[in-house]
Amino acid sequence: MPLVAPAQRKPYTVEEVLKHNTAASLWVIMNRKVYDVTAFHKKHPGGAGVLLQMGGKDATAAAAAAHKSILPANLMWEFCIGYIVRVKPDETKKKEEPVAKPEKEKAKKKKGDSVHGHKHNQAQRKSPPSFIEDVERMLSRPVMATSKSSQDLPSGQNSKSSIPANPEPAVDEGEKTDGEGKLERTFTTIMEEMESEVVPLNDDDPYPRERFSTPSAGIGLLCFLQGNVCWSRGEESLKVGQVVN
Ligand code: HEM
Repeated sequence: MPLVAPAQRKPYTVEEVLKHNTAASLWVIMNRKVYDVTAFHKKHPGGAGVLLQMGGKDATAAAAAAHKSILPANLMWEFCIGYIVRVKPDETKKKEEPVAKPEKEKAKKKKGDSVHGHKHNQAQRKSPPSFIEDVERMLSRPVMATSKSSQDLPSGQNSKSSIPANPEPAVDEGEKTDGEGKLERTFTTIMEEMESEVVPLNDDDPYPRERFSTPSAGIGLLCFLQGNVCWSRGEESLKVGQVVN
């Protein structure tokens, strides 16, 4: 059983996490998610010490370098209690976003306001797959109604050009659906949307934005590999930067 159900995961700032750096309350950050390893650290196969050492800090690179099997990654979600935000959304913002805007768009659609005259399937909007909700929480903005994905573009066209730097919860331009009427959203399309969201955790973030700049390689996965930041696409892995301390 997970300690905290995905829907109950909370936003934390780096400063808040930093306070949990003892055996009595031990949290670590990995890939912008917050893990409570208080109960686990004494049972950690890699030793309690490594987790205590990383207490309250970003252990993304250390964990990626240490873990050679997929077992840790499969266990980690059990300890995930939240995700990193730079600034905690205040109460007013919480009420208005991210629900308010898409609701307005939905209302428009009901009146037949769609830009391309596509009829939108309301049922899809009401029950997005839970992993999309996870991504939305992580990004603190809706991703359900962003601009077209590369799958909608003619081949050869760079998908990045269709993604604004700070995409607004946009007017839906008629997503593709599969035969069963479900949204065709794949890991790839979500990675595309997240690509523009790779930002430093805070002002003295050790991994400045330019080090993450995506080569024209297109879709891939940003990962840490032996001290290097790599842009991985299937078999290929391109070094795009270095982890600095
Ligand atoms: C919730 C967080 C974590 C979980 C669930 C976890 C889980 C595990 C597991 C299951 C192993 C055994 C791996 C295997 O048998 O293949 C392991 C090994 C290890 N872990 Fe973690 N780990 C976590 C966080 C970390 C972090 C943050 C670090 C680094 C600071 C770390 C460093 C290590 C090391 C050094 C080993 C030993 C690797 C070896 O002997 O080859 N772990 N961890």
